Formats: sequence, structure tokens, C-alpha cells
Amino acid sequence: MDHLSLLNESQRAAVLHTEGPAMIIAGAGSGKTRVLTYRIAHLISQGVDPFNILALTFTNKAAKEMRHRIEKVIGNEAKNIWMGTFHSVFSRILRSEAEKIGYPKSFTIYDTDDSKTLIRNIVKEMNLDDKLYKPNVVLGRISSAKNKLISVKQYLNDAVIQADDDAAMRPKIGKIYETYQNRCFRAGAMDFDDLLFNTNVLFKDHPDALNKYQNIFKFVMVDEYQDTNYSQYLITRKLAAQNRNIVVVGDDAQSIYAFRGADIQNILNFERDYPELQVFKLEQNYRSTKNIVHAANSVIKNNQAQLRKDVFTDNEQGPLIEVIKANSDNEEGKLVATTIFEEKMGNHFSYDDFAILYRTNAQSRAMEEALRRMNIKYKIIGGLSFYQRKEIKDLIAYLRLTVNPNDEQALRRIINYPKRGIGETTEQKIFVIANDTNHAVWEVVMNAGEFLGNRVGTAIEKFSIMIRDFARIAENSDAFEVAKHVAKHSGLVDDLYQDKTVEGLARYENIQELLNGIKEYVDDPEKEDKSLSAFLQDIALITDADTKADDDGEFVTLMTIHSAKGLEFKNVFIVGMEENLFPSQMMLNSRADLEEERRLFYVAITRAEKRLYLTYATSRYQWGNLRACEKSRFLDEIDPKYINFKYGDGGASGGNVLDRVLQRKSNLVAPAPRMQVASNYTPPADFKASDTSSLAAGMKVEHPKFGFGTVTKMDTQGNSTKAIINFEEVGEKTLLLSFAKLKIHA
Ligand SMILES: Nc1ncnc2c1ncn2[C@@H]1O[C@H](COP(=O)(O)OP(=O)(O)OP(=O)(O)O)[C@@H](O)[C@H]1O
Ligand SMILES: [Mg+2]
Repeated sequence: MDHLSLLNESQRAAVLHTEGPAMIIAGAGSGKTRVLTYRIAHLISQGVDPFNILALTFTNKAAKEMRHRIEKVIGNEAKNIWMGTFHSVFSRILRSEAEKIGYPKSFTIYDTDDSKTLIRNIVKEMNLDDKLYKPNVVLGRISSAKNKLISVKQYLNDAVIQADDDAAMRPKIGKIYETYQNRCFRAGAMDFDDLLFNTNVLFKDHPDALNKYQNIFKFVMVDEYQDTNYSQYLITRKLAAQNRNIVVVGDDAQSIYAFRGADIQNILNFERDYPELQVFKLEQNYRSTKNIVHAANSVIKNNQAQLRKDVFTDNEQGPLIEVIKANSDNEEGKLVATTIFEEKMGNHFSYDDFAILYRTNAQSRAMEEALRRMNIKYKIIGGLSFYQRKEIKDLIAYLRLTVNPNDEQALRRIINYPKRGIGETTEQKIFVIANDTNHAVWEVVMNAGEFLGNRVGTAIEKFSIMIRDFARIAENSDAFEVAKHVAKHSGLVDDLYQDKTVEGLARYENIQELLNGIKEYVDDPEKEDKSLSAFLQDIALITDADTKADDDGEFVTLMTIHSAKGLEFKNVFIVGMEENLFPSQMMLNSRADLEEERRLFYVAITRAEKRLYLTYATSRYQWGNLRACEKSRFLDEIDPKYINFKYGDGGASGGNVLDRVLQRKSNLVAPAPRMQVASNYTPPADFKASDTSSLAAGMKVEHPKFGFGTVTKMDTQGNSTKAIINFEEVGEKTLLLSFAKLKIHA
């Protein structure tokens, strides 16, 4: 058999095991997924009907890849294998069985947004505090109940379950759960968790249906078994109960979804459920160099709760792991982008050979900016590009409206967010009135009382007053001051801050990250115009230059470590190797959490085939302030003999934060050519700015960067005064007096 020769002895033994339960718990890159793939191909080549094979993967992408590879071995028949994620396979089954459990055949699947909107409505109808019963929080509770197969009835009747769920804090969750389920049912809809929950209901209440699928799925296989939840575990156990032909593969060292209900316990349950179980050991890693494999081993050794595994490789020693220290998150991005560029050019890699992995989505900003500046195409997997995220667009919409109240798209986006009682009908009316009476939309908004009557009119006018206040502040402040003020006083930050779920926190962090970006912008000595409109223009250009996600051609892959599971890349960068970032601050409270975090690091390291880079910054903007950062404890856990240390431009010296700030400023590259000024002027060492309160047209001035010039016009609006100056070398410039350093000569 041709394809069997492409396997080592243990892999082949596992593939040839075609009857009875088997488990492969083995290290990363040892060929677990390959064994499943070849086992399926082998079964089919032995005459097994592909329709009798069920293979469950963690992502649709993984399923597609597996099918593709099987196709290469056995041809078109591969199309008939039941293969996909739990959700995709069982929603397909429910399509034909839904009527048995009271749902229409053509039931709808609610996505997360639908679910949240529904919950929001229910909370409103029940007159509950929507700050306490945030849709995210409530949905999280309902989801976790469903994944443990806790029905509404059980939830409502079981004090222990309620106590576990901290019901004292939110006593109405059970009631919301009930109404939510009733509404979904009435609407003929299932949410994501229902797909698994209802499959369990189907198999429990309808033995005939269970029996039918037990007969269809004569062979059941599960990849990434360590990350299944209870609901998924039970489905596979039931399906395999008759034939007992079930093979699961996984790696306890890569279990990283406990926070979503995944349970390593399922591995132990598996051993208990099938005493006749055959266990196969795979110890040889085929993916990575010796240095990478040894480094990964030295890290995971620090976990107490770990099955001992000896992973080795016959691959080349490979280069040492590069640890790169940067002075700031921006420099970190720059170093990563430059390294990618140089490696690609020097070693003939394609951009496809590079992946940048991070702990939290917010970290993509600095990376994205650096890659764009170097014109390197990239693609973000499983997560929106930073500027496409809803919360970022919301804040930017406020800023746009602040700068230009006629910006109708921005207005539509935020007129009722956060909620201020301006309904959709009213919003429509504003636009209709503007059209009918030939007024600017913003004029209608400002005079809404007159146009729309008192009650709703007042709400709209209040909104317009707020925006005008922002505009007034924008006249005298730099972009960061305004943005900070707007984030706070628009109610946006408050709204996000109320939401304490992981997702909610991420959104809050994203807003902070945008503010950090603006702060860096105004702190940048190269940016002469610090105003909000200048900033908005700057990022609008960045967004325009965005590389399209589904562009043809090669691109660097950016993603969180969580979404990198099972994948491999020739060159991997793990960025943000800092305390409180990775390990995450939220995971430092217990050994169990820290060990999950360490498994995540293990997953990240083991994605790399040839080269691994670990980067960290000694300072990072957080909450609008430049903070000193400490390198991650995980770096110290790697045996130093596998590491080569490298430093960013000015990093070697150490010193205090102030030193580093100064250093980092002097190291900044000129960000965009159009910001550069062709002036040969060098300011005298004793340059001292004058008091400009009496500056007037006709006066001669000196500027530390633009040199000598003559004031042609003064322009005062509110408290903000601008001077239009004709400089001898660089031409006309408009400078905000509160920022410009000018020495008056006449
Ligand atoms: N016997 C072999 N000969 C050659 N290459 C192999 C062999 N076994 C596995 N590989 C290759 O090694 C790499 C890792 O294999 P695979 O992805 O199946 O590992 P895995 O155990 O599933 O890893 P992970 O734990 O990350 O999911 C793949 O590129 C695979 O093709
Ligand atoms: Mg795998």
C-alpha cells in the first residue's frame, strides 16, 4: 500500500487499527492529524463506504484541508465522508430530524448578534436592569448551561446549579433562559449551542434516530479531542456506543479552551468508557527543528498537571530561537516587519511562510501599521482588522462627527449609540425632513424640537449640543485630549466598561488601544499638526491602503494563538512576550489558569517549522500612558541554550523609562514621506520660543523646524488661534498657536 509508506511505525500501527476504540494523545507535530487523514483513506481503500465515516475537526478549514488530502489518495469518493466541525455536521443531521423534536425542518440558526438582540429585548420586557443583565453576560451563562446539558427546567429547579452560576448576583438568569428558549422555539430558531444541545435531546428521546446514526457512522473520529466540551463528548459517546469504533486524537498539553467549557476530563472519561481501549504513542515530531522541539519541551515541563511525553525529532538542529527586545510596541512592530522583509529577500521565502501570533486581538494594531508602512500584504484570521472593529468604528464616528457635523454616515452610526431614546423611525424622519425642507441633516438635528415636537426633539437636541461641545474642545486641544474626552463623555467607554465578559473586556481594551495610538500620534515629534482632523485624515489614509483579506497572492498571516491551533508555518513570530500580556493578567490568579496559559505558549511555539522569533517591548502604551513592561516569565522557562538574544535599535542600554522614551523618540522613523519637510534650516542651540499672544500679520518669526517666515494672516475662532505663516524654505504653513514654538523677530 503506497500511502502507508509515508508513515512511521507507530503511525502506521494506528492507521491499521481499524476495529475498536483507540486513543492517540501525543505531542504537537507528531502526525496526529496525519494519522486521522491516512486512516480514513486506508479505511476507504479497504472497501469501507465513505458515507459510514464521521470525522470531526475543530475548524471548517481543518476539515477542508483533510478532505483535500484524502482526495489526493483516494479520489472523488472523499467527498462523501461526513466531515466537519461538530456544529456543521450536527446541524446537517438536525435538518432531517428536527420535526421529531418539534422544530421545523427549515429551522433558522441564530448567530451571536441575533441572540444578543433577543436577550436585550427580553431584559427590557422584564423591566430588568440592563446594566446588570448585559446581553453578553446573559448569553454566556445560557451558553455554558447548554454546554453542560443543563435544560431550562433543571436550571430553574436546581439550587446547586444556580449557586454555581452565582445566581445571587443575577437571580433572573434562569427566567431569561426560559423566555429565551421559548422565543427561539416559537421562531423556529436554534442558536449555536442549541445545535449540540438538541442533538443530545434527539438522541436521548428518540432511540430510533440514535440507532439510525449509530448504523450510519460505523467509524467515528475526533481531532483535537482535548478541546471538546461535555455536550460534544456525550454525542460521540452515544454514536459510538454500538460499534465502539471510535478513534480520538489530541494533546493534553494543547488544551486551551477551558474558558469555553472544554474539559480535559473527557480524555479520562474516554479511558473509563472503553476499557478495551488501544493507546498509541507518537513521539517523533516531523514539523519543527530540534531547537524548537527542545524549547517547547522545556516550557511545558513547568506544568504540574501534564501527562509526561517525550517528543523528539530527527529534523535538523536549525537556527537558535531569536528573542528580540524592542523599546516600544511600535518598534516591536517595526522589527517584526523588517525581519520578515529581510528574511523573505535573503532566504527566498514567500510571505505565506510567515505568521505573527499574539495573545489578544488588540495587539494587531502595531503590527498592522508596521506591515502597511513596509507595504507587506497581510491577512488577519479570525478577527476583524483593528479599524474594522465595531467599537473602533463607533468612536471614530464620534470623532468624525466632531470634526464635520455634516458627516451623515457617522451620524447614523451613533445618533442612538449608546442608547439615548432616538428610535429608528425618528432617525428616518430626520433624513426625510432634511430632504423635504431642503435643510442640512445637521440643521434638522440641531433644531429637532421645532421639527419633531418636544419629547424626542429634546433628546436629539441634547445629542447635538454634546457633539458641538466636543467640537469646541477640538478647537483648543490636541487629538488625544479630544478623543479621550469624547470616549468618556459620549458614554461609549461607560457602555463597554459595564460588560465584564472576555469579549466585552476585549472591546474596552480596543478603545484604550485606539487612544494609545492617538497618544503616540500626538507625542510623535515628526507630526507638526496634532489636531483631531489631521489625525483622522492620517488614519483614513491608512485604512484606504488596507490590503484586502481575500486578495490573491502571498500574505503574512496574523492571528491569535487560539486560532492557530493545528496549523503550521515555516517562520513564526510570537509577539508581546510580556508579563500581564502573556501570561495574561486575567490568568494569574490560580495555578490552573497559569498552566492553561503555558499550554497556550506551547501551542504557539510548536506552530513553527524552521524559525521562531519571540519579541517583547520594554514600554507599551496602555490606558493612554507609556508604561514600562517586564519581559514574560515564559521567556525564562526556555532553556537558554536554544536562544539567541537580539535587541532593537536602542534597547541594549537599559536605563530608566524616561531614557527609553527619549531614545525611542530619537529612533522613530519618519512615518510618511508627505510629513517630511525639505528644510536645510537647523535651529540655533539657544532657540527659545517667544510669548505669541501679541503675534500679528506681518511679523517675522523663526520656527525650530521650518526656519524663518512671515505671518500672513491670523485666524481666531473661539479660543483657538491659528497663524498662517509663509516660510522662506518650506512655503505656507498653518500652525495652531497653542502648540507651535515660535520665536518672534520683529
Ligand atoms: N511520517 C511522516 N513523514 C513525513 N512527514 C510527516 C510524518 N508525520 C507527520 N508529518 C508531517 O509533520 C507535520 C505535523 O503533522 P500533523 O499536523 O499531523 O501533527 P499533529 O500531531 O496533528 O500536530 P498538532 O498537535 O499541532 O495538531 C505535517 O506537516 C505532517 O505532514
Ligand atoms: Mg493536528
